[in-house]
Amino acid sequence: MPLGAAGPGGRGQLPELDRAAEPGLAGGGVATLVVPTAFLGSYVARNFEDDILAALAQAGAPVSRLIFAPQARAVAAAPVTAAPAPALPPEAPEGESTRLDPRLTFDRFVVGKSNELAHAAARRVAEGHTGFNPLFLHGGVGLGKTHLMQAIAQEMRARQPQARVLYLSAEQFMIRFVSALRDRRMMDFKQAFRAVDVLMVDDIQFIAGKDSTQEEFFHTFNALVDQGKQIVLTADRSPVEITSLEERVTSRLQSGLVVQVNPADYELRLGVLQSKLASARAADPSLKIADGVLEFLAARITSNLRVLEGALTRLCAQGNLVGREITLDLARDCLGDVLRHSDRKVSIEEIQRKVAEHYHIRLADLVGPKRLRSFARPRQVAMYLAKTMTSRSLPDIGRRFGGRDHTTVIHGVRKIEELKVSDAQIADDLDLLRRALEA
Ligand SMILES: Nc1ncnc2c1ncn2[C@@H]1O[C@H](COP(=O)(O)OP(=O)(O)OP(=O)(O)O)[C@@H](O)[C@H]1O
Repeated sequence: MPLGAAGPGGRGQLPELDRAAEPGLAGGGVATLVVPTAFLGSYVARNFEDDILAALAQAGAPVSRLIFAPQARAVAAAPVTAAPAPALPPEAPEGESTRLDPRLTFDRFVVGKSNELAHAAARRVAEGHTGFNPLFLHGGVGLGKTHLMQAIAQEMRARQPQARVLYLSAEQFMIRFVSALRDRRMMDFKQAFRAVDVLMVDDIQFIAGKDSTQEEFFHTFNALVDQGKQIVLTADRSPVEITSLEERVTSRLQSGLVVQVNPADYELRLGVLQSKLASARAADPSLKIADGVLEFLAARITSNLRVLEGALTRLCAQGNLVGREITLDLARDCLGDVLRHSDRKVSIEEIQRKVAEHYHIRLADLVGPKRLRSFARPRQVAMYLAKTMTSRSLPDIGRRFGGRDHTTVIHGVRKIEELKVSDAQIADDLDLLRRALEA
């Protein structure tokens, strides 16, 4: 059913509806959808009711209300007079391709050290290079694996419009498989999956411990690879780290190219923000953001590009609402919760230790009273990092630097802000220190 809606991951995916939930028109504008479990029913109702109603309306079925009935109950409760459920045609797997997010393309993917290998491999596969089969991308949450996978799919579809490129999550694979089993349509299922030219399965770790799904995936995988069809997989861990996978499955997953997407460094985070801001500005040219805000976000939100992107979206919405420039203060107010959450990473003590090490001075001199330039400048650098990488207040920072007053901290921070544009050495030092602290 080609419905477009945000799925559980917010990426335009739908749960399987083909056989798992067939609409039966019961008259009076009410349709009963038979679902395998009450849980699935309420999930579909919560997330996709509007889309289903819209699709039914489009198909000429005047339905104003949906009832989600778990299978056993639906059979028992079905009114004798109810019209029989019209059999939906089994969904061709290619139907899933309509669910690609048009924003997740190579054009919009910012390349940095942490993802350049994964990006290069993805490009090669998208260009038709057959040496990496399967291509297995793995890495932490929100680092761009799905983006890369969907970019491959979109590029392949643009290059070879006739190719059947199927993108789905491992969960969707399982739901389809279970539905096919239940409805005794395994032949359809097998045929449909074996007819694709490219199979892309996101979050494959999901099938770990699900023995029958794993078994079926293994057969699908082998059949496709034997026919020379491309497979692309993503997971939050490498194949060997996914426990509860059968040995033969693990080994097949590793038989192509396994590439890690690493946590984004500061430059990449900043690059992603700049790219997202450019898109936001294209939609709203009046958007004004003060210097230093993107740098602040990139320095402070380090774990996950999705969270970083969400923070910028929130800020832009806020800026738009209040109709004024987005300043650092506004960012701090508006993103307090996100910033506090990502704060745990770097402490002032760590900053002091790293800065002392970097400038080869003793920690006692860094925080002590001596005003010698060789101590004062590193001290200001450390204060600047404390200000931009933690959410500590100025008085708090002052206290941790030998009980100094907050005005001394302000002076130090301003000094470094000036120097980082005029003094390349300071800019390099800051860069190195930031990386070391985030590592
Ligand atoms: N290099 C990048 N350039 C531009 N945007 C990126 C990049 N990496 C990630 N993003 C954006 O960050 C968000 C999260 O990325 P994505 O969903 O691909 O992460 P993921 O690694 O698949 O995460 P998960 O493990 O949770 O599925 C998306 O909006 C994506 O567009």
